[in-house]
Amino acid sequence: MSHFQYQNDELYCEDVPVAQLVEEFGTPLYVYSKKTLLEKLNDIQTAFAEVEPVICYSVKANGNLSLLKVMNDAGSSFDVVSGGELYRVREAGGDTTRVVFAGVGKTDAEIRFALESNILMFDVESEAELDAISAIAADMGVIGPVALRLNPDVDAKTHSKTTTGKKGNKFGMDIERASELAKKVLADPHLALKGIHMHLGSPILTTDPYAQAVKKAIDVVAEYRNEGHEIDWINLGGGFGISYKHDEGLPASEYAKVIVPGVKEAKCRLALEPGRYIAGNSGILVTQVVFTKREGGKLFIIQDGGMTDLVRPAMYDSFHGVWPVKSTLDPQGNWEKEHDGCEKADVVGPVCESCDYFAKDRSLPPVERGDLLSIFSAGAYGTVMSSNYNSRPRAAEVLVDGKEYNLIRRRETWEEIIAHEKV
Ligand SMILES: Cc1ncc(COP(=O)(O)O)c(C=O)c1O
Ligand SMILES: N[C@@H](CCCC[NH3+])C(=O)O
Repeated sequence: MSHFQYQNDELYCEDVPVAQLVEEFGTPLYVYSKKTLLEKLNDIQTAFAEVEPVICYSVKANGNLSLLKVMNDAGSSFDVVSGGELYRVREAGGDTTRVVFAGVGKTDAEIRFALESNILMFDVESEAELDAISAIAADMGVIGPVALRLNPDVDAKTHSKTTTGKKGNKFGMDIERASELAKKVLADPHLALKGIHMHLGSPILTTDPYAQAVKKAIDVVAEYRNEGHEIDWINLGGGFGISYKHDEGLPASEYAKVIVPGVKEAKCRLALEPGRYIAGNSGILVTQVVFTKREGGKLFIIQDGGMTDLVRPAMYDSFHGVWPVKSTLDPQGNWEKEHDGCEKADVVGPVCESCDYFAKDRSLPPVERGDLLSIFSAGAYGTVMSSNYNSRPRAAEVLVDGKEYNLIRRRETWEEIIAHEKV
């Protein structure tokens, strides 16, 4: 059950009316449900329980310190892609010894920081990176724990801008090259090969890509073990899809069905890096209608949220449900459906770009200046990808827990936007 529900003609997050949060904190406002975050994490933990997985919540999806603390307290580990994200995990009180670190361009400073933080392993994406980790580990007198990130050449049928596991993507390395590097690791006293890593893309709405990847992983693990490696980790990355339109997202148990048997066959430990699955439907973006206008035969709903707050529609043509916070009509999570009394409109923002929109030709009830809108499924890749373009302050964020709520990031100010600049 969603924890964003209409009751008495208005939207609630758990037990708190969203409009009440806006009265206190203004718009644009990100609102997160703690219950949803915990339930989604628990879904994955339960679905994969048989192989006792290490769930590394992907910080890039939403790295707010309070969310990281919620995840850490619930037993989650973390997947990071920069020194900054590792720093966040540490500042949130997270256990850095359970961190996996991916990314094609780790700098020496980031590698050193990760080794000092005693992370679980690096997901190594090139030979040059392997050499850098070895040299820095040698200098520090430690052993660098590494997993080789493979490009399994599996088509996960994601948006072209979010595919990662197909030949020709910048991520990871071909399986053949990784085999050569595995030999190199074996001969290097400053490195220890812990496992293999793959991340196929995001979001993935079928299980088949995982089934294909696991099959390849089993063979690679067998090959490395034959050569004398004591590897015991298969990390299958993130990518589990969610429902943006209605109920297209699969439950974690479906992914588990194709992954768990392979992990057991390989006699490995499983790491996963879910981001969107946990955070995506745990958050909404609340905005306020500034004006409406009719031009060129179209109705435009202009509201105060923009691509600077949520760039996904501009960047990937992503679909997000949009609905008034106060409404006698409850679409029950079916954001595409056309209802009586609705009219097609474009929901756009104030940013000076034509791609600054949240919905196009969307059937919506009548709204007017001052009304609040909820942009659904905005908890992942929302605030983390926000910017100050057009000198727009970043939105505030609130975390709801039952009847309680806390401001977990205050709204930026104009002064803060220019604070690092000099005349
Ligand atoms: C290496 C890696 N792990 C995990 C993730 C998280 O993906 P998702 O949020 O789709 O679970 C990503 C992003 O796509 C990634 O690049
Ligand atoms: N940021 C993307 C997905 C890419 C995730 C990182 N590899 C999104 O909003 O859907």
